[in-house]
Amino acid sequence: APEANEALSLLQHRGQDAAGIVTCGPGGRFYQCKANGMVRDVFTPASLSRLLGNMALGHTRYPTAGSSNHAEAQPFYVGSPYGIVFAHNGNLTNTDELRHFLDEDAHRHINTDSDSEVLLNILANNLQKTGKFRINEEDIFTAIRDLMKQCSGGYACVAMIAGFGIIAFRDPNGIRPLGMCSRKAEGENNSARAGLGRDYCFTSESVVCDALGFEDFEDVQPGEAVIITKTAVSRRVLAPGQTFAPDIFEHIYVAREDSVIDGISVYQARMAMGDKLAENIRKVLADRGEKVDVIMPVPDSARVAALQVAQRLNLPYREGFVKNRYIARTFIMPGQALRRKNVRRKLNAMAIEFAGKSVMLVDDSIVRGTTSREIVQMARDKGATKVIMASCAPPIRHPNVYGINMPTRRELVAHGRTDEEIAREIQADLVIYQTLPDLVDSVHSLNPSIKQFECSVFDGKYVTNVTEDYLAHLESLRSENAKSKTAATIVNVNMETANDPLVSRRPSSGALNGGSVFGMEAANGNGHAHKNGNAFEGCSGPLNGADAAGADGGDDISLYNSYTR
Ligand SMILES: O=P(O)(O)OC[C@H]1O[C@H](OP(=O)(O)OP(=O)(O)O)[C@H](O)[C@@H]1O
Ligand SMILES: NC(=O)CC[C@H](N)C(=O)O
Ligand SMILES: [Mg+2]
Repeated sequence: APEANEALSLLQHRGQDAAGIVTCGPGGRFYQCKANGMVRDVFTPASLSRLLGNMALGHTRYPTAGSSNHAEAQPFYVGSPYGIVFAHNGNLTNTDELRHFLDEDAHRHINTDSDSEVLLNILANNLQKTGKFRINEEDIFTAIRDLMKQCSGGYACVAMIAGFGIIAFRDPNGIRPLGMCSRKAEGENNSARAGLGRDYCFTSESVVCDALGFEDFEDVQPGEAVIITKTAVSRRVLAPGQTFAPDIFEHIYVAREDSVIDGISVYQARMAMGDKLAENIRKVLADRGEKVDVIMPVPDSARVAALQVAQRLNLPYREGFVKNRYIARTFIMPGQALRRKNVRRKLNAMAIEFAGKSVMLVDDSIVRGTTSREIVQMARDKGATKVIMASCAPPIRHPNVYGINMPTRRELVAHGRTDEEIAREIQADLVIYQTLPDLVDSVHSLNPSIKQFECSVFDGKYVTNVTEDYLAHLESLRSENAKSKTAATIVNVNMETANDPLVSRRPSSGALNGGSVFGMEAANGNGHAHKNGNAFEGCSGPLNGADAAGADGGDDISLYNSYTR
């Protein structure tokens, strides 16, 4: 659990709304701690000491379906069959259909609006169909192969089966990232054990591998499932021949720049985006006879590219906005009012860098325009004579349906607007965008074996079958969700009063939303000592029903899994 906690803190940027860890301890029993809030708020030394066992799963959530309700915090758990814990990064596009199937045919109760709970129940139902007292790897591969036929959308998932092991799989198009790594196990008398002698970790981003002393990082392939038990690592591509189309937005904004995703360094991708954008800026400025005095990044995510723009254009690079290091990402915060307020709390402009200057602000992307609108105004307030906005991403005109919360078209500042209209909307003198071919080239050139990227937010071409009807339905659902948030909170309070053992009782710390990491380590000695103490608010004890068939009492597999964006 302490390492899972550390891994989640490294993936905090992928989800700020809720965090959770479930461990698997002696007797195949699960221990859970999950709640709304940042990783540092949800877990304490006391709560971590109650999470027993050498196998763990973790998640940081940024909601893309349902609401910020704490009942939707991950990982999720089902008692039957075998006891399964599950975490998911991504978003399904046929949730309604699956929900009906689970209700009418599989007779499974889904208790939240989360698509991840639906996905877990599809997996559980497929495993149930084996009818076996004990399952094996073949059964799991069959269940996941079926799941890949049933489920559409983006999903990178990790699951833990009580007493059995850890499973990881990635959707057939590999839309969301997922990698695995391992290290030599350090457990006592390790060589005498029948285990693998290595610890295993699955994670959304390679930064976890680096920071936690793992090695041999490799991506889980699109449509591939990996199963790790005490004695074996089994891998199989279950949905071959589909288009591999990783989401390009990981490289633009979501991932940390020190991560490598699908063989592409996010840092290098952002540098390449800066180089390409600089060339476009040069042309536009020359055509218009405009002059810029200084290039400024919009912290944090645009820094790498902005520095490159400045170097290419031979212009001074200045950090005119100082970022409050205690305020996290604003884009993934829930609610427009909170996002707007936090841009001002997060970024402060220094007059010395703005007064009397024609300033070019470089951001990685302009989505709702919340950030741009505020900072353009801040720059003007500090005396800038001209404010030009440049974006490393092209105009975002279509919703993201695979796990990034770019919801309804009308919320997107570029939807239905020309560049001139966008500039007017954010009150900039001019907006200069990266072109889509340049963006794709920046990333593609770093791994030419990837022939396609998921770019639907720019061109409206979805790699899975997404219909206009679905998008319209999504928009109505998302606006209904926004309206019903207050009601959901009331339901929540009642659930807490009812003392539901599966739902954390810690009140929301009132902030942000989601992402994920997962991992596992094998055969590395004993679990952490169980410290007695007072019940910890926000962490439920052992989950009910964990001693199901399939649990063999083994405790020498340890896995942690944290998740994000
Ligand atoms: O147009 P908008 O809707 O404002 O969204 C785009 C902005 O949001 C993100 O920043 P964020 O503050 O989330 O994170 P960062 O500190 O990593 O840049 C992104 O980097 C842009 O600055
Ligand atoms: N950020 C994510 O990966 C979200 C996972 C899932 N769709 C949820 O809303 O909880
Ligand atoms: Mg930003």
